[in-house]
Formats: sequence, structure tokens, C-alpha cells
Amino acid sequence: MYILKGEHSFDSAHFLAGYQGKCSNIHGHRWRVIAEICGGELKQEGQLRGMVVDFGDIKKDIKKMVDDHDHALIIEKGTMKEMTLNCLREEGFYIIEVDFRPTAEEFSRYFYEILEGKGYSVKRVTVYETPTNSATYEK
Ligand SMILES: Nc1nc2c(c(=O)[nH]1)N=C([C@H](O)[C@H](O)COP(=O)(O)OP(=O)(O)OP(=O)(O)O)CN2
Ligand SMILES: [Zn+2]
Repeated sequence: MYILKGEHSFDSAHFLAGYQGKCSNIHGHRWRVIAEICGGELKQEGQLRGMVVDFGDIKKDIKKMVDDHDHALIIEKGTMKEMTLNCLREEGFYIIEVDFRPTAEEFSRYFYEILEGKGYSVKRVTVYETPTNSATYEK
């Protein structure tokens, strides 16, 4: 089994609704997303000979996925008053609503599923919320 790694980072703000402590306030992180792609066999011919997947493709797809979340305020659906949300949108803030509490754990599963949806054989995805705190999702 071969395991390839690619990574990219993005900056975004979030808060943890219902959290007792400072993380219930809006704050930012530089999220580091590391994706591991696996494959049992190497391509035998052509441009991809000796490769599972071209690193260039992994890099491009991780970057696109992660860049879509860059400099956003990521909010769990239903945790902010609709009126507040509308005011922020009217002010031009870039807001992404997600179906989950925006923790490192949930993001690792979320990005795993996005990459899987792009056809990758994903081994695991690790998301660092701070340089020392990370969560990993694998099936
Ligand atoms: N298991 C998890 N625990 C926590 C998560 C998480 O995603 N998964 N997230 C948070 C908060 O988002 C918070 O921002 C993390 O802050 P903290 O642990 O305090 O990290 P810092 O590096 O900012 O800590 P300092 O001690 O202030 O340096 C909380 N828990
Ligand atoms: Zn946080």
C-alpha cells in the first residue's frame, strides 16, 4: 500500500456554540489540512508511470477545497440569529454555514468526504487547529 500526502492551510474564523469558555467567542485559526491518499498499485504506463496519483493533481484539489474556505467566517447552521447573519452578509462578510459544529474533528471528516467525492482513495485527513492541536479522521 502506498500513501501519498498533500497539505494546504487556510485562515478562517469560527466559534463553538454552546461551549463554556473562550472558544464560544468568534476567533480565528490558521487551519492546516493534511490529506493522505492511498493506492495499492502504481500506474504502469505513460505520464503517471510509477505513481499512485500525480502530486500535482492532489495539490491542486486540496488547494481548491481549502481556498474555498479561506478568510471566511464559518458558522454552524442555526447557531446565529438570522437577523445577525443577514446583517453580516449585507456588510459583505464572507460567511459559510456548515451542518456541523466547526471543530477540528468535524473538519477532518468534512474534508475527507469532499476529497472522497472527487474520486480519491482517502486514507485519512488531519486538521490542525493550532500548531499543536489536531484531529484525524479515517474510516
Ligand atoms: N477536541 C476539540 N477541542 C477543542 C476544539 C476542537 O476543535 N476539538 N476547539 C476548540 C476551540 O476552537 C479553540 O480555539 C481551541 O483553543 P485552545 O485549545 O484554547 O487553543 P489555543 O492554542 O488557542 O490555547 P491557548 O492556551 O490560548 O494558547 C477548543 N477545544
Ligand atoms: Zn477555535
